[in-house]
Amino acid sequence: MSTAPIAFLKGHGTENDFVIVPDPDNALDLPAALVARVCDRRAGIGGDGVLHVVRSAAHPEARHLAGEAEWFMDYRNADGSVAEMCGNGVRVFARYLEHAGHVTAGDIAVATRAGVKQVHLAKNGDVTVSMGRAALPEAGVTVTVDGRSWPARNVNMGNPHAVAFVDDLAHAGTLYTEPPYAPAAVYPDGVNIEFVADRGPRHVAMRVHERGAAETRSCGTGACAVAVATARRDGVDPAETGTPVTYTVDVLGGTLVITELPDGRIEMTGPAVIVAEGRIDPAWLSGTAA
Ligand SMILES: N[C@@H](CCC[C@H](N)C(=O)O)C(=O)O
Repeated sequence: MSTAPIAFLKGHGTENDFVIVPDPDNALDLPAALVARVCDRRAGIGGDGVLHVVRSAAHPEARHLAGEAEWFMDYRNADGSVAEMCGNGVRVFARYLEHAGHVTAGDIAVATRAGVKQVHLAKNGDVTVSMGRAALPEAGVTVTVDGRSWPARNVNMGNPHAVAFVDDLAHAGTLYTEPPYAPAAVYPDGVNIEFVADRGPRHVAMRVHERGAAETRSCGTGACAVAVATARRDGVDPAETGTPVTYTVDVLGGTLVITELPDGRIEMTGPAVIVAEGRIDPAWLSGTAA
């Protein structure tokens, strides 16, 4: 483990918060245990995950994308596990690139494990990301909390989601631990679980238990999965009508606006903020701090 100080920033998108670690040349060793310590809200900096900022050309998982996107979002969950994609993360990642002077406001391509995402930094502070298309595998699961069970729609946004419609978001319980679901084999790599309640026409609210992070105050890929699952539940499919459909998704930390286009591509818009920057104490990093 490195004992040199590590520069970091803190940012969030609708209160899905991240520790941003700039490392253009991919020189840092970031084992899962260190990521988990950094994300610890009491003994570390605290965050739902780490945005490791690396030039695509310098990362073995992104080298092949370097011609399309200069920067790679190496996303880690709070428990140190690797995730394919983070919708709020990629918006905060783009905000960081602007903050650091690597890009100017406008359109930016960001490489992720789920492919290259196009991000637009608007002058009003909103950040829109083109998330690609949702996959809707047939196989779903049943999710159970405190004796209540719901069928959950399987939606893949580059990462896996199970979307359950509930009458009351309180029925999701504390979400301190992952709600049991069955059959487990539907999600061999784990899953993010969203609970959704109606708020009005094309307007829902959700809570989420994130794989690798427990309950978070927002999940961008989750909000997209929820918008698509809700549209299909409502009998709406832009591919059939030729008309884009927009859902407003309230999360605990704010609101995200999700539009599905007739070609299936999904766009998500919301805020993305840089909050602070600093350096991680080398003594803490080396484990010698009291
Ligand atoms: N909060 C993110 C999703 C982060 C990854 C997720 N926990 C997973 O393991 O798939 C988002 O905004 O999409």
